[in-house]
Amino acid sequence: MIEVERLSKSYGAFRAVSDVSFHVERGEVVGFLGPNGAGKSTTLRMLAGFLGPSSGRIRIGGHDIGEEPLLAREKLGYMPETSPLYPEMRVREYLAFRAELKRVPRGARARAVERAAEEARVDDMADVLVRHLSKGYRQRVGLADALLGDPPVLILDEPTAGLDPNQIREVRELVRRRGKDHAILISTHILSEVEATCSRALVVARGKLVASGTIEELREMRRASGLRIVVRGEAARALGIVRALPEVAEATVDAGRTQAPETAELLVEYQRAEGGAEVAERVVAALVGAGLGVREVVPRAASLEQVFSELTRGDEEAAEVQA
Ligand SMILES: Nc1ncnc2c1ncn2[C@@H]1O[C@H](COP(=O)(O)OP(=O)(O)OP(=O)(O)O)[C@@H](O)[C@H]1O
Repeated sequence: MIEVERLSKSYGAFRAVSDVSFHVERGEVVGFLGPNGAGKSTTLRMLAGFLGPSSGRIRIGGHDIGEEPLLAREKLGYMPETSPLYPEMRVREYLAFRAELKRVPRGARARAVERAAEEARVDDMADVLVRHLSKGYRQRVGLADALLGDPPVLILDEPTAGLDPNQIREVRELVRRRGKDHAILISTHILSEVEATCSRALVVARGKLVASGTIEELREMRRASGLRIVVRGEAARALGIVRALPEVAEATVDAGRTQAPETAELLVEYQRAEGGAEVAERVVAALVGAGLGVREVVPRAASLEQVFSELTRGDEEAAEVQA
């Protein structure tokens, strides 16, 4: 339902999102997880059609957001980090206005508003002016807005930020319920948020997708380590030599990177996280021993480790807030 291919966005010379690709299918709740400034909001705004990509493709429910923006946007409900609400409108009025903008048929509008307000638990405030709402209620009016007309794709930017523990629980329940027959992408910088609602996560850091998988897979990945190595010589031969080492679990060629002619970049994963430095030495020795040149050797797990330590800090903050 959500298809993203090689998506990039630059603000001037700064690359906020770099070559990001992923899919989200119906029946999945996927966490878009990364520390502050990783490029999450920028990506979600592009998915929602509010920001043009510098390059890459986005399809929502089969429609390209650049070529068929109306059809694509009809398929999705988007909750931005801060919803642009009209302070002088009552909640019901505001949602009815939004339903009209979203082309929910006139006859179905009142029912759609009622349903979304109930699901987002703002129905008890339906006749209150938006400017009188607490932060948590405003946040959930934004959520009700995203649910209007029951689009099959939901894109939610930090949907539980600013909510109290009860509200967080309710929103998580809603996401789990809707996730059964919708495609949902949720951005968050808190690991426990993903654990609570998501079937898998995409981990972003400094604009790049650095890992993806279930939480268990990501934890496993964090423990494993490896290296990135630039080799001068035939890639297939280098791969064969590296894969033959018993300490190596997997080796692949990173074709996405442009290298000087006759060189290849290999991504090597170790069997075990311990003793990484010794394994690196053995990898280099095996390649050099076979007459291949080694241009560059960089340990790999560090970046994911760093991302997780930042995400775990987010967990501690959340625990403090909820305590
Ligand atoms: N309009 C803009 N002009 C220039 N730089 C921007 C703009 N919007 C965002 N950025 C930069 O792009 C990077 C990614 O920002 P983004 O808001 O997408 O991150 P994020 O992962 O959503 O972070 P947060 O969790 O803090 O919202 C940041 O370094 C930010 O400063």
